Amino acid sequence: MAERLVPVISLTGFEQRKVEITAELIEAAEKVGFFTLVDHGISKEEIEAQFSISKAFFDLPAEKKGKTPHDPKTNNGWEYKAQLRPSTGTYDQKESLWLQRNSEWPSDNDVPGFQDTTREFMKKCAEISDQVLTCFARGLGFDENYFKIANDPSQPDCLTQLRLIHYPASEKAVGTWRAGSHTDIGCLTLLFQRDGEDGLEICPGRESHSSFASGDIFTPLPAETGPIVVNIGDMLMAWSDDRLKSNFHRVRAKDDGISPSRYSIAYFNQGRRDFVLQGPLKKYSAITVGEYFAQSVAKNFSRSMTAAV
Ligand SMILES: O=C(O)CCC(=O)C(=O)O
Ligand SMILES: [Fe+2]
Repeated sequence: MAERLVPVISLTGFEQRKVEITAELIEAAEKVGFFTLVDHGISKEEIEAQFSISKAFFDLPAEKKGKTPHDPKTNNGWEYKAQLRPSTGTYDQKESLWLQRNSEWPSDNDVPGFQDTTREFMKKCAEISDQVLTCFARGLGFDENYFKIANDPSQPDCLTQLRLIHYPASEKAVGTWRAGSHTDIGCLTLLFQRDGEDGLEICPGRESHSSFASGDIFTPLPAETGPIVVNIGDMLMAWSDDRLKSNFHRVRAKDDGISPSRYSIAYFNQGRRDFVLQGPLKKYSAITVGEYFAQSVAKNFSRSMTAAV
């Protein structure tokens, strides 16, 4: 079961417990690639408030959501069932809003409190990410601030994004995917879910940051408000010489009966465009974050639609 597979790691007393937390995080990242953070400093009420803001946005009519349309060049803005997954050859059954610190945001007139609440939420996500990234840097033998600097969201070339996601309720979802199987391209993803809105499934076991073969055993990870599900992305897998695992995951609705709507929120640490990444063992050539991204996107979308992921 996923609860046994995915370690639960507490960040309580972080400064005093850094050595112990580093050991737990590295073990989880090497063995599973997914872990759940508790005592992380964002209260359940703050998480619920951010979900309320997200729901208020998705409840708006399309004309209002479309005031910040998705721009394929920047990958920011609102998209509706527009994400084609190479692994399934179909469009994910969801809508989402991608935000970057300096991208166009929905107006507070349309969603009261959107900007302040969401900016504060992103700030807290960055603080938690910094703690985890500090531990990974230590564990891999880099200076402890290395990944923190490489992912600093206050820098203008930082590609980090927050994504608010809504999977509409569905019935007998046979043959469709809420989110088709994929790995995340960036460094580190923090995922927030809500009680009772299950559907996330994970598939540990990948050997290299560029392999598509993933095995086919997916384990459901029940949704809970509070704990943060964290996974490693391909870029950090490459950056750690494949030590920290970026693994496949997907979101499914039920084949039979009704699946209630699901809301999730993902904070993607995606590095600074001009930062050069290379692992301590130099297993792969040095490459900038921007180039890594461009290559990953091109590789994913050049795959055959029938690829067996
Ligand atoms: O909604 C979820 O739980 C997963 C979302 C996800 O994996 C992604 O957007 O990369
Ligand atoms: Fe993902």
